[in-house]
Amino acid sequence: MDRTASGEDVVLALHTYEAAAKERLPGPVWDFFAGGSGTESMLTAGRDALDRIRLRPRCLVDVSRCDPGTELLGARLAAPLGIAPMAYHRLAHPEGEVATARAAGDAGALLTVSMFASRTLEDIAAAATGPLWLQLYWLRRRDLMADLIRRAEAAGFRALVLTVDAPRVAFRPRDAANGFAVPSGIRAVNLAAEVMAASHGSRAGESAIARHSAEQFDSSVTWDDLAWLHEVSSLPLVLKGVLTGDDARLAVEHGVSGLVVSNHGGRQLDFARSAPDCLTEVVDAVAGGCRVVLDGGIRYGADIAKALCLGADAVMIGRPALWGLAHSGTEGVTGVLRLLMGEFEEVMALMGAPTVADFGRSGIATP
Ligand SMILES: Cc1cc2nc3c(=O)[nH]c(=O)nc-3n(C[C@H](O)[C@H](O)[C@H](O)COP(=O)(O)O)c2cc1C
Ligand SMILES: CC(C)CC(=O)C(=O)O
Repeated sequence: MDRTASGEDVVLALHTYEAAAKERLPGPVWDFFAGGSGTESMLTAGRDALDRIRLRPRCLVDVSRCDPGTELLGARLAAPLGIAPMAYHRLAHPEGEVATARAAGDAGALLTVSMFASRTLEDIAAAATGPLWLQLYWLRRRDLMADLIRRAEAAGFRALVLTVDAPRVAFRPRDAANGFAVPSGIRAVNLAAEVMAASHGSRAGESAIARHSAEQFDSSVTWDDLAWLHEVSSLPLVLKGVLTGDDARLAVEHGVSGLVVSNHGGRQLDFARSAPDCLTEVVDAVAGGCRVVLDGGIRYGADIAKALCLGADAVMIGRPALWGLAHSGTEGVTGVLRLLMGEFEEVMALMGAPTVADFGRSGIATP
């Protein structure tokens, strides 16, 4: 939090965190965070879809007390807000995911930890006071996935999030142009070094991230393989990156507890339908059979309200958490989360919706 000359706190707008992160981070790291796949058409698609949605407030409702609190897969949250899985938080701040976990706990938000976290699951869990989920890519080395899942269970993680929109990492022009590789001092410490080796070592014109995924991700997995995950762990399973009603129905049939409707922050399929545009179809298809979360372009408290009106149970932010981290570690991430929660609480009052259950389809208009 910045302070004025008189010592008062100044609430920083999200773009202030973004500008500070851009200034502080090395160019190729900024590009890795900010960039998208292909033509980068999906970087703005989700944001544009959210901007098109307009709110329809009700009036003369008692909003003297608004409660943004909610429950998600057994966890109490201060608001329907979480942090999406993102690899290598130490690229943004030396404390990495430990700083993020502290902030999520302080703010009462969910944190989804990437399989490629740069701090150990145990250190992250020790710093966390709120719920943690573990994100997985499906590796060829299933033994390593099983080992990671066992460690997550022992550390108290509450759900597994399998990312299903990335059988391989898509072509990302900025990373290719920069020959982006993860710097050798920053590692996906929860996985064996030999399995992560391809992520390091820059080569002109090639992204090491893409090279690594082509080498290590198992792109042959299908719905039938989810049985293996259910065998290995009894934690609730969430699929991240589902964009159609057909896949949403299949997910429920396969015992999935939650879905993240997501375009992977514009980093995977170019020219896809935007996640907010897919939300209603997915919510209708699951018909209450599992929980639904939206991510991609969430930048204002009003976006949380719009997602709830479309039927989501919660939203997750990606890049804004990294901006907060780059700005000032734990304090910055807490600032980002509290900014969004404060805006959301105000939207609740102005919408005449004092609880999260008061948001429904009649609360929005889409052209
Ligand atoms: C730098 C970066 C790293 C990411 N790493 C992962 C990851 O490891 N696993 C994953 O499922 N998604 C990953 N994502 C995608 C996010 O989970 C999320 O879907 C996206 O960032 C949300 O959009 P937003 O950044 O516009 O809020 C990453 C995104 C960024 C920007
Ligand atoms: C290490 C990468 C696979 C993470 C990432 O950049 C992403 O998922 O977008």
